[in-house]
Amino acid sequence: MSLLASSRPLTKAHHLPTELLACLFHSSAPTSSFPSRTKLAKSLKPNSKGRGATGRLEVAPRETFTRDAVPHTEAEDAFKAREKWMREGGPSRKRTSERPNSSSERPNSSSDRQRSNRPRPQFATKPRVDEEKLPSVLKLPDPTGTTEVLKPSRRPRVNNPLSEEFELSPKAVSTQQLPSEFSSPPLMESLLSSIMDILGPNARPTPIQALSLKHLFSPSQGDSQWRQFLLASETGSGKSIAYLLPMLQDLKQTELDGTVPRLTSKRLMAPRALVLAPTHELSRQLSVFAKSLLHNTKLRVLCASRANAPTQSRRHVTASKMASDIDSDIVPEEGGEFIVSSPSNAAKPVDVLVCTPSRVLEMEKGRGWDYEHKEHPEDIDENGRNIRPNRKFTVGPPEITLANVDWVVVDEADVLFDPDFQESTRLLLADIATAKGKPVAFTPELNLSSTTTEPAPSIEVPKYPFNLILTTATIPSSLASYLDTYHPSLMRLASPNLHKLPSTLQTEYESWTGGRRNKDVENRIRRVWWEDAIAAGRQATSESVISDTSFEKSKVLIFCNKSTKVEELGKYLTERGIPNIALTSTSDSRHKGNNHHLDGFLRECAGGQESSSDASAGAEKTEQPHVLITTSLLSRGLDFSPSIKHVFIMDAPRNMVDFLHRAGRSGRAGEQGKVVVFGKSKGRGAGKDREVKSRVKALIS
Ligand SMILES: Nc1ncnc2c1ncn2[C@@H]1O[C@H](COP(=O)(O)OP(=O)(O)OP(=O)(O)O)[C@@H](O)[C@H]1O
Repeated sequence: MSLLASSRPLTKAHHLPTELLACLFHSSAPTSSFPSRTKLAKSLKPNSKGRGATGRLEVAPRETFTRDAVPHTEAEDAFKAREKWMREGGPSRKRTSERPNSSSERPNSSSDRQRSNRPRPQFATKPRVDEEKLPSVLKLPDPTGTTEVLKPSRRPRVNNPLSEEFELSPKAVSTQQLPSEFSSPPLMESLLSSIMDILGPNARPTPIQALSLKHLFSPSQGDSQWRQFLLASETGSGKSIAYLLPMLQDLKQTELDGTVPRLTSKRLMAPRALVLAPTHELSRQLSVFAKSLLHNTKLRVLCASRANAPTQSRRHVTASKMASDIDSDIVPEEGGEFIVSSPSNAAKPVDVLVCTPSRVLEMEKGRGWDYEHKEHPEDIDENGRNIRPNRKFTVGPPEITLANVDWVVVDEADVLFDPDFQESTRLLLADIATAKGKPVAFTPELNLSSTTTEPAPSIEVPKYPFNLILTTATIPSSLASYLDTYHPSLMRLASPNLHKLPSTLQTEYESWTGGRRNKDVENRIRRVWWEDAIAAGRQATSESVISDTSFEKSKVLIFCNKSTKVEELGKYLTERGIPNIALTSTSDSRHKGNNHHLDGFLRECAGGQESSSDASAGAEKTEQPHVLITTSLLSRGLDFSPSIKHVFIMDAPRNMVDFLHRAGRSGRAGEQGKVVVFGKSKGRGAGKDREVKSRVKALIS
């Protein structure tokens, strides 16, 4: 079945963009014929037999971040001092950390003894010290489980998807051909100065950014003016800049050349670029970041999130108010509900619209366009009969036209092309093509089961009339199949560390002490703060580490698998005097259309827009909670503040894709970080946790 893009209502989970990740990770088995969505792809090499594949794969060499302008904070000093202290086993004992700290960890088998010439693994970060002899200030306030610093496994069990194509040793890939500075090829002065403001004067492009500078700025060479790229690199490697720079530069250049398409309707917004993200939190952060890049370049960025329920009637929001909000780069509290109230009010041009795919569909087709096709429990009686079969729903007026869209970015492409959600993403892409007068074939149900052999003859590869950029940090085999089949001309740009944890992230395995898991997590938090206190030269006891505000406490991000667990742990920690934010997909605080609920945890953008909260304006500054507990909901794309140096994974991750994204909220952009994976080392269930441990080791670079 193939049909042209139309306003056909979707049949699957298109209606829950804000819950998308929660559904993705907490729902039951996939319903479509895609290959596994959680197994990482084995190869990134284009495999589009018989489909005239022109796509290529290019891998960047390894490089490191340069961040001269990043302010040197006390917390960083404290972190380094703490690490040193732990490495050396505390001031009173040097080098004790190399010793195993329990009999169960000592080499005792004959094979262990044979390996004795090899370098000893560094087992313990908790030093083996005689607690009694230590001055009280250095005593751990509470017992914690055994901590093991994980090292990379010798025989990795995660395939590097790039190894089939490239030898990835640093020597094997030439650094010569890639730009090593943001000024080559020439960036617009205004964009360059923003980059320097944000990253510092000596910042160098990351591998994925160098690839973007090389390929995304060069003019297209084929028949088509439109191109497609995949940007694939590990978490925190700067993909946002890699796609924003070429897109913003092109939008501005088109404007300067006087070739901006005319608005087709005075009433409707007509964005020239769409940035699609899976959650409203990520949309909001991306739009704030894009705006910070545009401080010196006049382009308008708007975030529109469906989760932003208007706090007042939309009729009261006049077009001039909305326009002035757009002009002043302030996203209104109505949460980007930019609906022009009367045809006489001309819509101001918006250059970049950032939101979830289903929100764009709603703005394009009108609010309620898919309403009739949802189940309405209030219409069903106790016998399962629909008591209001003729119920009519009014579809709202369209708010935007897609006719001017020249760029589409699909951020977190593995989520937005996930089997459950790809339909709405593809429908939107097809709608843009239709709006631009170049309709493409749209097949609601995809069957990719035959991708390993010759393609099914019925598959028509869509030729989208706009530039398309897909970004991702993980490529599950489902995405690899989809790309092979539907994007044979996709240029694949990848960093060599793809599917690995950031190299600055230390991975630890913490064994549960017994049955009191919440208590173990509490003790580990206290230990983190106790180490902070020691590093800051303070006396610290179990209780004082919580109440003492004289030193900077690290922030801790905790991931659980279930919302109920998040709430339970949040309640427990509150009772124990540790203020925290427990955030699930259904939390009340989430649906406000802003990121204020994450203030203090999300990275501050230039100008501090992200952290300026209406509530806090003028009010006395209160200390933010230092612990955020959540599910995988917040594991995608969000750029957390560098002061989040600790990520705790409380429940065994369901799969390694999930783990990579959760762990990757720390250790970003070359910053130090630590991910602590909790698990059992003995007793029932220990086998499963050992398996998790060995899988985690395979991801360490
Ligand atoms: N060249 C650079 N040098 C130093 N820092 C950089 C550079 N490029 C980006 N950064 C910083 O790195 C951080 C992470 O960037 P970004 O959020 O774009 O990563 P990402 O690859 O999209 O991560 P994820 O896969 O988790 O979404 C940001 O704070 C950004 O400011």
